[in-house]
This record gives sequence, C-alpha cells and structure tokens, in this order.
Amino acid sequence: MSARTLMPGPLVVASHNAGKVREITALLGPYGVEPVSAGDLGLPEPEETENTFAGNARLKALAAAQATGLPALADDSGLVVPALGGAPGIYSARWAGPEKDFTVAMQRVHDELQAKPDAVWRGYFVCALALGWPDGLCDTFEGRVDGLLVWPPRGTRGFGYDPMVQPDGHVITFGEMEPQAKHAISHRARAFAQLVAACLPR
Ligand SMILES: O=c1nc[nH]c2c1ncn2[C@H]1C[C@H](O)[C@@H](COP(=O)(O)OP(=O)(O)OP(=O)(O)O)O1
Ligand SMILES: [Mg+2]
Repeated sequence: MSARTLMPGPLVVASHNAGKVREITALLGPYGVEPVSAGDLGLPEPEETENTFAGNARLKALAAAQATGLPALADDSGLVVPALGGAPGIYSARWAGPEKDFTVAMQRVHDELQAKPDAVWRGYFVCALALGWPDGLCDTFEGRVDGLLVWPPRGTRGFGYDPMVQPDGHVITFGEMEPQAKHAISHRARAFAQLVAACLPR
C-alpha cells in the first residue's frame, strides 16, 4: 500500500517535547512544509493508551489532525533495554516522572542494570513516526539505533536518555554529539528517511 503524499503547506508537529520538536523541525527543513507545534496551537497532550510505539504515534497524530483539520506528524519513541525485559520502552517518558527529570530516569536504568550482575549494558532507541490526516488515514514508519549504555552519563546536548547512550561505531554519546551528527544516524532520522521516501513528492 502506498502512503498519502504530503504537499507543501502547514504541518502540525504533534509533540509536547521541545527536544523532539526541535529535531523534527530540523529534519523537515528541506521539504517546504511549515511546521507548527502542538504546544504553540494549545493542543492537549493525549493519554498514551496503546502498547506499541506505532500505536501511540498514531493516536497522537490522529488526535492532532482531527483537532486542527491539518495533517499532523507525531513521534512516539523510547529506549529499549533487552536486559531489563525491554524497559523502559513505551514508558520511557513516564520513567522521568511528572517533573520530566531524565536524571531520575537514567539513574533508574543504571540501578536496575546494576542489580543484575550479568546484564549486558546495551540498548536501542526506537522512533515511530505517524503522519495522520483529518479523515482518519494514517501512515507509520519506524527507525532504530543501537548502542552501549554508559555510566556516568556524558554530555549536555540532545534530550532524554541521550547522555547515557553511545551509538555503535562512535566514541561519544548522543549527549555529546552535534545535532547534525545525531541527525545522520538517529532512530528519528531513520524513521524520517522512510517517511520522506513514502510521503514527500519527488
Ligand atoms: O532521541 C532521543 N534521545 C533521548 N531520549 C529519547 C529520544 N527519543 C525518545 N527518547 C526518550 C525520552 C522521551 O521523553 C521518551 C519518549 O516518550 P514519548 O511519549 O514518545 O514522548 P514525550 O512524552 O516526551 O512527548 P510527546 O508524547 O508529546 O511527543 O523517550
Ligand atoms: Mg508522550
């Protein structure tokens, strides 16, 4: 099945996470769409009731598209740690608590790994992007990047769990990387490349 083409014009970035909005806006830069964030539009933050990244991305994209009458791009993402049974996974934002404190969330990943003597300190970021339309159509795309989990966390760039994830093939964490370097390899960039191939006019 082919995806619906996104034409130049306004596009809602259906996220309330400033780090994501910044990255998605940068990735959209060359494509002639005009990103406007859910926060700027005063849209509510929907409850993420699905149990997959793609399901939650779809729920957020369709809520924003239906509220605005515009196409909407949502991102649901997180850190998956196989040694922790896949946690925090879709609960990655929730592990940071109501204050959205990722020092706390990273500390919890550390403590739970430390409690398992044989645990492999590896994980991967997943990003599901959903492009939803006011009529209910929605296309989803997924990307992943694997890496080493390091302690202590390093770097002040990026957001979320970036300071404790050192992508394979690199000697610095995502928290230490220039934004363009992250965009060259990240889970979000990989999902975005698929969206570009499927939905942007050539
Ligand atoms: O590139 C990333 N670098 C570091 N950490 C990341 C990244 N990508 C996702 N993450 C972590 C933190 C984020 O808070 C959570 C996503 O949770 P998620 O529900 O998809 O996003 P959110 O609640 O922060 O914003 P919103 O739902 O409004 O888009 O996973
Ligand atoms: Mg969320």
